[in-house]
Amino acid sequence: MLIWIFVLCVIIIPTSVLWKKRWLLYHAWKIPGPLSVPLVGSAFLLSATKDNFFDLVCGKLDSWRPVIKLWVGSQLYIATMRPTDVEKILTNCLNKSPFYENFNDIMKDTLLTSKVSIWKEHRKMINPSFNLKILNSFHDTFVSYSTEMVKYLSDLEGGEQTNLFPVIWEKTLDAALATLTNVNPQVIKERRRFITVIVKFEEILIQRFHTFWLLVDFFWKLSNLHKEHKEVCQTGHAFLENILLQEKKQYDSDDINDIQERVYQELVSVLPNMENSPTQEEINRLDYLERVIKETLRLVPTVPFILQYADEDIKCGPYVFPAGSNLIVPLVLLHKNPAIQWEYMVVLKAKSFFEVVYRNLDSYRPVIKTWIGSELYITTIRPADVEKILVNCLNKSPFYENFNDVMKDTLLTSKVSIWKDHRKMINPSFNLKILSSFHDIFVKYSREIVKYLLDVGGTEQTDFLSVIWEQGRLNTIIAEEYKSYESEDRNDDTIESKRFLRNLTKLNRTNQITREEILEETNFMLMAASETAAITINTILTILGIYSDIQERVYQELASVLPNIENSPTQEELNRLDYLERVVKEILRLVPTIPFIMRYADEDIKCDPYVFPAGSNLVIPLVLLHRDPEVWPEPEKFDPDRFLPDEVGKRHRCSYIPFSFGVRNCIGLKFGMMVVKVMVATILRNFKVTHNLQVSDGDNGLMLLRDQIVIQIGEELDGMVMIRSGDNRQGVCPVKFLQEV
Ligand code: HEM
Repeated sequence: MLIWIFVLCVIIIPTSVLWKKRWLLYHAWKIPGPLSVPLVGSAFLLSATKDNFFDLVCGKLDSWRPVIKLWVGSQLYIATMRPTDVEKILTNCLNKSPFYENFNDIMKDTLLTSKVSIWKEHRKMINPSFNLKILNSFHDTFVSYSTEMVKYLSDLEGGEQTNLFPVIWEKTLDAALATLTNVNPQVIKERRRFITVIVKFEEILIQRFHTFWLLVDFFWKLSNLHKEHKEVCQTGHAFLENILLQEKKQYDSDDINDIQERVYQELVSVLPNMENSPTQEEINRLDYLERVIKETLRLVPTVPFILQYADEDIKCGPYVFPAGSNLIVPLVLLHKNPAIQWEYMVVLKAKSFFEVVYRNLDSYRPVIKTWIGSELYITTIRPADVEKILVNCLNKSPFYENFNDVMKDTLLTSKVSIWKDHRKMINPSFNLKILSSFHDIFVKYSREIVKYLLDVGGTEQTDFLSVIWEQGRLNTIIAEEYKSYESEDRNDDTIESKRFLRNLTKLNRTNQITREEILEETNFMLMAASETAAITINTILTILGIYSDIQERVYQELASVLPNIENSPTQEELNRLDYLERVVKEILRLVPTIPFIMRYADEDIKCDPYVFPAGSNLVIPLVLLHRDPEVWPEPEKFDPDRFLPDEVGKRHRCSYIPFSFGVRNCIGLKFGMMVVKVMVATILRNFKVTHNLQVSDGDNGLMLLRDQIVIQIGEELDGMVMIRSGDNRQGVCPVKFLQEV
């Protein structure tokens, strides 16, 4: 018996595992890499302290350039630093490495972490919130937070030394909240707490990565660190819940208040002189008002039902609506989402009879039959059925005979034979020329309504509907309707409606994305938008503190493009800051804010002379890719002119990818560059940055990398910012550049 157990453990199980992995093993065999032992692979080589983990990993990968394999347990990791491989990987492998599952507790199924099927849908939904028009509208917000930053720094003059990084992060978080959501950042009291949650989350993950046994799920879940991790995630989610709540409140109140104001603004701009009567051409320019009217008619169709009669069988999908049936098209249901239906009913105080009818029809959507005595009524709200009915059944339902006493054989009620004749006779009275001639009459009666209302001002309450009815019989009234926007799906193209969170909230109302998914996406988006930008800005200021000559050139450019220090930079001025742009790019080359990207090979990827086999994790170490000596002569040298247009043209497009590459690249690329440029330009226009770090400090001056997920400049940096004001004031504000909060 014991012998069999021995055989099972030592021969059969390992052999079957090896057999399953034979494809990986076969191709991995040909790829160079360090010593690997059964069960743990090369993981023992990565055991390090918290402070040198990152250096150690980079050092290992660097020493096996350009391609290296590493077994960590049974997982195969292949890292490549060849731009052609990088292009193949980022183009063909859209799935993320299982490594990203480590983020699941705090951001499951987000753009960053999700499987390709979910990612595709979410990216399609989120992309419109990052189009150029929307991004351009963020400029002023970025400028205003940069100005706040300048004020904050100025106030430090002569005071205590303050660490700059958390302050920058707070400002980038505020900018992200103000642009990606419609929530006023000032309303969110625990913003600072969210930042500490992110930092704690990252610290815990790093601690897990370099504590070997915690990589095994079983031990991890038993550990105190896991308990702490769960608490941190809960705090993060509570913050997000609050944002979603605020966004919802804002959404609801925007719906009610803003529309009338927008109508008014349009009226004021198209009809600036209140005394003049509008011309027809002016009325035609009232696009927004036109949309409001259409939307009102969608929500409150003045005629709520159309009833036709089937003279012959009508085939509609799986059903036949038989000859002899009455076909009902309930516009009120056709136009609306079931969730808002009853809200609307309450607002319009519908008679209880109608309410019952609507409720019944609605509960059987989209098609329902009802027998009333011997009459068959079929109701449908499927647009395709509606088209068939309205095209083919021109006769009205016998129901219209109820109107015979007051309007027999009218256009509304008559049989098709009579209707055809009448319609032919009446049509000419509604041609465009005739209608145009009505304009002045409509204006006259509208003015009478205004006059009437002015006259009743301050006197008794008056029934508004009867005034309108009397003057012009225009029975579209919107007064109360917008209260029902609460759960409504508007097709609105304002910036507010396209903002990331508003857009997702709208999609949630039509069940295209769940609330949980929105929460996770928002969580990651705010993290990505604020932390990466804050780190990039802090890194730029730190590096420019080392290279004071380059900082001076940046300043000269700023002083020439933005000569008046008091003025906020316009977008056009920022676009002219070419040298600053090159400096930012060179810093993102040397210290990419995200140091690694990992993908999963769903299929074999041929990268001569190797095959990266299906099932392997493909690692792109940006920090090393960007320092490949064959592409970047003197790679550690800080030289912004590497990004002169001629130089860029000489390199492979995947030799520099701080924002990743291909369809699954960084969605916030332009947003990130904008916010970073605005903040750095505003700070450096006002201050000179200096500190105690020299190029000779640390490994290679700039290779000061700590074991953080998001790369950091190491060393505790004491420094100062010196005020550059128009009158040459030389105030000194002591700061630190420590990337800790
Ligand atoms: C400013 C510096 C920034 C840098 C250097 C940066 C870099 C990156 C990189 C390298 C990735 C790919 C990560 C991976 O595949 O593992 C990424 C993804 C992403 N970034 Fe950024 N990012 C920055 C700013 C932003 C901003 C401001 C936002 C949002 C406003 C943002 C949102 C995202 C999102 C949502 C993804 C996932 C995209 C997807 O998979 O579809 N990033 N970023």
